[in-house]
Amino acid sequence: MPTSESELALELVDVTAGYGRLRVVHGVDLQVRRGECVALLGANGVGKTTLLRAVVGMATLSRGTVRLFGRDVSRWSTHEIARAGVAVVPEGRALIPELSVRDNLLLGTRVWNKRFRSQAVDDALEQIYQDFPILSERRLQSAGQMSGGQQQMLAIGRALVARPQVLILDEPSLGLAPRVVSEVFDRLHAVSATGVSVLVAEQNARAAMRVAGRSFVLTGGQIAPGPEPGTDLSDDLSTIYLGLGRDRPGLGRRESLS
Ligand SMILES: Nc1ncnc2c1ncn2[C@@H]1O[C@H](COP(=O)(O)OP(=O)(O)OP(=O)(O)O)[C@@H](O)[C@H]1O
Repeated sequence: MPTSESELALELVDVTAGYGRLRVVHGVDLQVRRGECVALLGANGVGKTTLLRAVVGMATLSRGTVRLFGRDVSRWSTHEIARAGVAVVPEGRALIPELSVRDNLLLGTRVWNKRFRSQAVDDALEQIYQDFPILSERRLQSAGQMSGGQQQMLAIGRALVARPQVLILDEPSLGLAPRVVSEVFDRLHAVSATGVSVLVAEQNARAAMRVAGRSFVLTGGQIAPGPEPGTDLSDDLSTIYLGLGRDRPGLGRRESLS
């Protein structure tokens, strides 16, 4: 059934994007509905990050349109897009390790107008502490002292504190043990259940497809519909095509969030 415009949170139409004259992704069509979790799959270096950057005005958009709730935001600045309700959890998290958990969370509130500060900020922080008990427990601890999984939760919390309508994440599983990856994706599932639209770029297709309602695959800079939820991703073709076959536990295989 065709999706009506009012159901779409984010829509990319024929997007070609890259850096200066370099075009990395070509003619991409992609939609994320309200409250939907969509996975953007693809192997290392195919352009997932570039496509996400194009959405938030951080890559050169040489053709096509990006719409947010029906509005054309293709020429908007990154700051304007953030103010319009899009939050990003970048690859590598971009936390400030010397700052406390609370101060890292406060950075997420900076998209708000000054007049919304104080009480609204306190309420938003309280909400994050309720949703992420580990951040509440460690609110005064410096971010750099936490495990990788806890840091990923902090990066997600910092994005959510601004109460976005669209949450974009780049490789949230990177460097995490499989059990911690599951906890991170369970959290994303809970976020989308509150009505936030989630677009998550992942090489770990198996983890992403556990919670995504729909997926797209980038190969050679072009996009195609990804596997249906529930698809068996264990065969050789999907292993090669989606960059599977590596759980990439990276640092701290035994780490946990608590
Ligand atoms: N700032 C940049 N300037 C020029 N080229 C870039 C820049 N960032 C990335 N690229 C190039 O764009 C291509 C796609 O990179 P991109 O980071 O978007 O891929 P990816 O799918 O996100 O991969 P990864 O999973 O490794 O992050 C690569 O060839 C990369 O070298």
